[in-house]
Amino acid sequence: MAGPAPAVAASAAASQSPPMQLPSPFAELVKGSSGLEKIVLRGARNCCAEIYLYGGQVTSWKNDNGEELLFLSSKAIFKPPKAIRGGIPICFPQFGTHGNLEQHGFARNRFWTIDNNPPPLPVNPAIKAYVDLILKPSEEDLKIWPHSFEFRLRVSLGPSGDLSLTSRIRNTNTDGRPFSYTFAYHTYFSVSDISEVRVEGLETMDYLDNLKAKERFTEQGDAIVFESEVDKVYLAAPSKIAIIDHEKKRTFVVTKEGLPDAVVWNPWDKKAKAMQDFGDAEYKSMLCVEPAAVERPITLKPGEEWKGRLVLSAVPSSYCSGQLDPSEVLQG
Ligand SMILES: O=P(O)(O)OC[C@H]1O[C@@H](O)[C@H](O)[C@@H](O)[C@@H]1O
Repeated sequence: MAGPAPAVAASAAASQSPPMQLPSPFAELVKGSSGLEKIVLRGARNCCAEIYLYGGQVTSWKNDNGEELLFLSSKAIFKPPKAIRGGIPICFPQFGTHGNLEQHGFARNRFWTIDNNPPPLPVNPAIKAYVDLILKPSEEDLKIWPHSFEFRLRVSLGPSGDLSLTSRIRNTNTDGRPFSYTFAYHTYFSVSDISEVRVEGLETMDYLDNLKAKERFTEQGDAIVFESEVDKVYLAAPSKIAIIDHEKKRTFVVTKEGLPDAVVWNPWDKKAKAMQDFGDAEYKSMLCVEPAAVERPITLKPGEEWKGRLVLSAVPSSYCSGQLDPSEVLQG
């Protein structure tokens, strides 16, 4: 385990606002790209993760060997109001174009703050590196989405390097009104070569195809492979999904709770070229698999709280075609 980092970061102390305390000695607040503040979590061995206060967005997750496991575009723009291209943007209170708000909602381009006194969460005592963030709507936000909420996000690194994100969203409306939202952890995985990647766990699932006016289809055949642009919302997807990177001999296991759906997205070459903050060839080295609640919005009455959790682990896979036992990866 890395040595304790200072609880109060110099960058915060230097500013006019009160210094932000970090309760975990394995978390440190530092300046990141374009001077935006980020929290660095240091786990066992060389595992670490980085989270920007801008967007409450994880932008890096590294394993024991210091290898980056998430994709972050070399052209990512760290300048509000642009959302950071890569890592794990949080889509709230709207996923995609499923509503009248801007694409993927506004949580990904707001400044979150450190939450020093979150309501208790059942915790694994072995988890030492974590941070709690909070987002509340500003006056401006209330004009575009007239609901009062508290969105608490805990990001933690487990003893074996697993990355977990727990979101708690509470309706704090005082006028008695419920609200509804859609949500996604828009997770960008780093892969060696998209044409060598398979996704297991989504076979035979129904999906909405964003490339075909959100029409509903049923996935056929074997594991999912990639040969062209993909933008699908798998409905009622299983709680574990495996992303098998043949070339890297690495399998990501995505575990989700409270999030029925899973979006799979790769822009492929034409869309890649059209995105200002994405390299032309970067579609080859990324894949988004996004635990989500899209088809059925979540509704909260005042005082009610929803919880949605994502746990990512990266395990070595000695995969070669046909020899992987999906039950081992998905249930193990
Ligand atoms: O460019 P953005 O707003 O970050 O969105 C990227 C993609 O995000 C995916 O989740 C959507 O399904 C796609 O339709 C969208 O293109």
